[in-house]
Amino acid sequence: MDEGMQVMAVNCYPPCPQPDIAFGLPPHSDYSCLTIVLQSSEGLEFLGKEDESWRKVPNVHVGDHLEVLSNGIYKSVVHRATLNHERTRISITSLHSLHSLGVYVKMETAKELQHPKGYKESSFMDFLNFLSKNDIAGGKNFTNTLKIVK
Ligand SMILES: O=C(O)CCC(=O)C(=O)O
Ligand SMILES: [Fe+2]
Repeated sequence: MDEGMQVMAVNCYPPCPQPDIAFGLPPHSDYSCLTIVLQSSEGLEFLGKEDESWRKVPNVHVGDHLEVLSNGIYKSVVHRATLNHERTRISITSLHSLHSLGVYVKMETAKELQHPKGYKESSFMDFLNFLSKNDIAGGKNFTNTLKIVK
């Protein structure tokens, strides 16, 4: 990967009196190839594809870039951060992505020759525009906007 980008996010979630009706972070997928999360206590959960239930997340998960680069073979993981009423939770997230300014999805691989391209090209600016116009907490997903409908 040439000129990759790494973004670190540190999140601090104070105890919440009603963790059942609030989120630390609402369901979303990450603008990354791979994300690594270090957490001080449990709270990170991912949405299982088979039965749509929420499960504890392993510390590494796939982001939007890898879904597009693999032409949908690897799916980006929808995840959320839950809260608890006892203690402050801290997470340190390391998002490993393609470089920030250029077009990130250009698939000229053998895979593309075998399978028609399933996603449009896009850039970090496209992602920022998407963020400014859409409600992520309401379930909007950037990768879905890149899918080529056949
Ligand atoms: O705080 C967490 O457990 C999740 C953080 C996260 O999903 C993110 O920063 O994108
Ligand atoms: Fe995330």
